[in-house]
Amino acid sequence: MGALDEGHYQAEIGNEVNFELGFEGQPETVAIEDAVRVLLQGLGEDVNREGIKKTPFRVAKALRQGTIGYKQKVNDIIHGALFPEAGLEGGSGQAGGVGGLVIVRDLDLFTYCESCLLPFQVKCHVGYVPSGKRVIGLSKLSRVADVFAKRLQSPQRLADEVCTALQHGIKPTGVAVVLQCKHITFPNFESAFLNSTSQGWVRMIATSGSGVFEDQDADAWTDFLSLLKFRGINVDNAHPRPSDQSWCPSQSCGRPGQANSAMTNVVLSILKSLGEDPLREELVGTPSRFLKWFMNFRNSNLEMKLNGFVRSRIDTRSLSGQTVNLKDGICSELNLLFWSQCEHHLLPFQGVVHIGYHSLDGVNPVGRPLVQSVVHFYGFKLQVQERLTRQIAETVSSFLGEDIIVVVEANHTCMISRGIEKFGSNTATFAVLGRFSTDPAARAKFLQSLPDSYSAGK
Ligand SMILES: Nc1nc2c(ncn2[C@@H]2O[C@H](COP(=O)(O)OP(=O)(O)OP(=O)(O)O)[C@@H](O)[C@H]2O)c(=O)[nH]1
Ligand SMILES: [Zn+2]
Repeated sequence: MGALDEGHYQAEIGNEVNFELGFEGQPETVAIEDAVRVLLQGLGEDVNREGIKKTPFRVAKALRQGTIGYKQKVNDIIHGALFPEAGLEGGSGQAGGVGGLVIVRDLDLFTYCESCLLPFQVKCHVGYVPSGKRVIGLSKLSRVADVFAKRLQSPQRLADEVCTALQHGIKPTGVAVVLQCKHITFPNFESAFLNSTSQGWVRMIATSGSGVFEDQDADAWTDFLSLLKFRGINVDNAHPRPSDQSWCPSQSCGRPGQANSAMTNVVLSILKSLGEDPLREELVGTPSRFLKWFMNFRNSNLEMKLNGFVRSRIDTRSLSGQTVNLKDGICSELNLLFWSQCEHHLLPFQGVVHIGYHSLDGVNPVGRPLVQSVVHFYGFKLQVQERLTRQIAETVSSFLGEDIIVVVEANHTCMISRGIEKFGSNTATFAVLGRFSTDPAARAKFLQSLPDSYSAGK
């Protein structure tokens, strides 16, 4: 640190900021900002609250960046990036030799789900067999995939659009696309209480092929899938061609979210501002599905939400994780699941909470379900992770005693799907009260007991 003066950091940060200013003040951005204010008010939020004052602009910018593909043309990318490469047999045949398959693996993409407007994560693998001694710059395969990822999508539609665009642009012997997709699960507030074992992700593999890959049993597919498999990419479920029907968890999530019609209208207006046709068949139910998710994060008080919880019939066997007696008077509740919504970008962050407390008899005096309900209560709000951590610590201290340690581990979609795009990153926050703030050995004992990986994050 010492070698770099303050001016150095300011210069670096300044450059970053300038890069982002493009969308400000544009009519589409302003329209989305207005819409987001209506949505925030629908949650019972004060739109002038410090933490969310800038949220309308951040959300508008994120949505417009995330759907910039509507304004991009594949021809502009491919044009000028094709170059001749002779094959074997004295220059004839496919570039690279007989078969000539070229694959780019593990392209990380993020796309907005056309069914619910939450981003989903994609590992994209693209291959093609060149013909006419024509090959394409490798980076262009990724750029073309990104044009279609930066639109509202379903996995199959995305795979088909990338495949068709590359087939038309390169005119090769064939194109194959495999997408491994991962979508956050979609609990509503009540179902999360009732079943806390829901996994963090829904997964799906989508494939698309043209030319020699059109037939899914063709040898070309065998070669392609083998080249994925031997690098540890598991595509066993890639055949037969899957359907998108039940992929998005919003399709099967029960109860509507009690949004008002003004909220539905502004979500429709957002779709239009992004350049979509809200009457497109796949988008017709999207506003209500999005609001089903969104209304989980209504600002309500603890008693209201906890009453709902206490009245529900909870199957305690379904509560994941465990209560552990760590001895020396320390107990822990590990892997309490939570879902939350980042108040800066209105994007999900989810993960697990671990709580340590003092208990001479090694027993949780109120039971794990109540602790889980507190975690859900503070999760289902517009949040930042630090506040979530502190609020959980303060609240559980009223019934688990004054010695409390809380660790929250989460994946922030806003860090992954947009902006800095740190795929695979995750965040841990930490709060301590009472003895845990003064006793490093007690903290260490608890921290050493944490599971190696958290179930919701994998
Ligand atoms: N401390 C904290 N920051 C968060 C949390 N969730 C999101 N953020 C951050 O909130 C910040 C908002 O920064 P801004 O500069 O106003 O918005 P932005 O231009 O969209 O930021 P980038 O994400 O850097 O593109 C970002 O740095 C986010 O990573 C959280 O739970 N805790
Ligand atoms: Zn979805």
